[in-house]
Amino acid sequence: MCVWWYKAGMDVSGGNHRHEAPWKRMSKEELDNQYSPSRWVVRLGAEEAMRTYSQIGNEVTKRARATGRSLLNVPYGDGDGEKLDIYLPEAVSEAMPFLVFFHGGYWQSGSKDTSAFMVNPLTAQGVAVVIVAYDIAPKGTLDQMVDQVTQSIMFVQKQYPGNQGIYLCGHSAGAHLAAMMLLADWTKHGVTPNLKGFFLLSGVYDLEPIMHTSENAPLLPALEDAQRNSPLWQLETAPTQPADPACRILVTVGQHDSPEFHRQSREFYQTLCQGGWKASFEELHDMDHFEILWNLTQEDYVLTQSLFQ
Ligand SMILES: N[C@@H](CC(=O)c1ccccc1NC=O)C(=O)O
Repeated sequence: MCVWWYKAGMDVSGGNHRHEAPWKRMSKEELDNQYSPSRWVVRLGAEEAMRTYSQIGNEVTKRARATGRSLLNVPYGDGDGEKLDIYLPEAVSEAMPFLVFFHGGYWQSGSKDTSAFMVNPLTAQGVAVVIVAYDIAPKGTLDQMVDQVTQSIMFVQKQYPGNQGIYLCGHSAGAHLAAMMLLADWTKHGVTPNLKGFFLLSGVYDLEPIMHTSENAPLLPALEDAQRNSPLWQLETAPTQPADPACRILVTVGQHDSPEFHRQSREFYQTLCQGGWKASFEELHDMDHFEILWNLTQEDYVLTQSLFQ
């Protein structure tokens, strides 16, 4: 199975503009605004957008569980919250590709039980989809969440050693957690997952500005915590190499996402290219932060079609 990357990487000659750090000139109110994705939704009010997000998440998860074969609440670790759901395609084989999804919610909300967005369209294409639960704050710290995500991927590799590739997908805060896996030292864990691709949807890759927003500050008590958990900062300071040179990374952002979300995605994409990763960047036309996921519930959406071909 090959993955079709429908757009070649954009020009990276502009380099990285991180030193300008536009967020440093923003007031607290402006930062709060930039990092509140629901305020940038164009077709719904902020509250209605969040209600719709829960409602669609609930419906699609119920539908996914009622439609095909699934293994629910499979433990990938000893902790209560360390569970994942596996949704299988009709033709189960040793060599299925796996898409492992990490939900968003600013590391403080969201659940695997309302996040089976892309399950039905992908299982219909022969892809097994895994939706991972992790301990959101205040129960979990960012370091713990990153560790849990690492464990969940190792679990999939150990359970399905003949897999045809593990593709990580994350939305928003979940894209951050997926991107942190670019920094993982798998040799330390004794299992190297067969990572073939990353689909990063409207993510946050530099956590430093988040420290200065009211909603998210408690997550990051110190600059050190923000930097340790910032894939953008880490890759700029100590570039890593892909274990598999064929591993591809798709960085996407919605056209209606805030300027800070656009900046984060673009800078992350540029840093990946400079580090030798095979990355692509896509601004999704007329999409807001949440519609990206809603569209992935549709088989005929161009992004759904293009992930696995
Ligand atoms: N309070 C946030 C909620 C939010 O950011 C969010 C909600 C659901 C899924 C992803 C989200 N953002 C990043 O993880 C907002 O204003 O949009």
